[in-house]
Amino acid sequence: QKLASIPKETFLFGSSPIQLLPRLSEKLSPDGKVKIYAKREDCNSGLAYGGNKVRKLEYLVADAKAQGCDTLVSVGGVQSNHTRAVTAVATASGMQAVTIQEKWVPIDPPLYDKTGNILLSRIMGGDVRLNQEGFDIGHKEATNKAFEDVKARGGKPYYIPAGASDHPLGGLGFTNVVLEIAEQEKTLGVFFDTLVVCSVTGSSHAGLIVGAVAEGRGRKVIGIDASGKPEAAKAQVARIARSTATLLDPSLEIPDDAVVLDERFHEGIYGIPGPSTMAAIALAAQTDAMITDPVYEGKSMAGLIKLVEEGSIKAGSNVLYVHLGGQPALNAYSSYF
Ligand SMILES: Cc1ncc(COP(=O)(O)O)c(CNC2(C(=O)O)CC2)c1O
Repeated sequence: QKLASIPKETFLFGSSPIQLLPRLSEKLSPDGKVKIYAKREDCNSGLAYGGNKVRKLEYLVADAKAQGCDTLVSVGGVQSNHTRAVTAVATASGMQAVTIQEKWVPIDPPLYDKTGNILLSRIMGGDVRLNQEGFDIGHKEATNKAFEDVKARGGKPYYIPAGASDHPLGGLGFTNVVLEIAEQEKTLGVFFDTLVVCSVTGSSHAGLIVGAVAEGRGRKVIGIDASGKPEAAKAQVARIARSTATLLDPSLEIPDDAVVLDERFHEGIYGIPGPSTMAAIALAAQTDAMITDPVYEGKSMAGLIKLVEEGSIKAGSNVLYVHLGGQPALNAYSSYF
């Protein structure tokens, strides 16, 4: 189908693993009525700890190469996984990377701008530029100057928005993930009726929605907001889902009720963990040794836990927790533990 015809790079090991989480399942559903599995996008690539952005960037780097670009320009917070992934895929592709790292999180824990993701970008030789601009999931000004700088030095820049989300190709990676899950289900002999995923700039969530609607098997996708700005995030998810659907199949309609964003777990602000996030990180780590982070996956894990405990995810469900990565930032948040 159309998706297979769109050029993409190969940055992944292959399909990312799906694993049962037996001890977390036991803890949350002692009667065994709900089975919890994880789709390990955090283990999807050898490029600098992989993650959801590497999955998306397979399409954007192919586009950059097709345009003859030699430098990827993007933006994120100081501990952005996205800018680390942009630096990784650029480096692995023999390209340059310029990343704008902004003050998206109003905190200054010890070594916050020296460890974790930003350290990895520096080790890979990225051109890392810090500024004091605040958080927003939209397009940011400072990338324009970086773009012009690259041109001034004779480079050919390719602009990638925050999270590689608000971009024509941003939703393709996670649309493809649903096809990959469907293949893996055949081997596993299970159907995941519910996918739970963290949502911030929205194209991971949006791609899963497009894949689920297109396959028409009633698979439910629940986004857990970690942006702290759920209204803007939900609108961006819907917009990306609809533009991705149109790109793949103009007749594919994304109904409003396919865009589900649970706003209860962002703990009031992007990038700062609260009690439910810290408890969720501990539970996943102390059951199946699955490590989640305080900015993203800790919040979607808190969502998964609550949805099962309150019965929103019903008995008989096979739930797939889509783990998008994020662990490198843990070292910048060590003071929270
Ligand atoms: C580990 C991890 N998990 C979930 C998400 C949310 O994904 P979306 O941006 O596609 O909604 C990110 C994003 N991170 C951003 C970043 O700059 O790292 C784009 C915000 C993530 O890194």
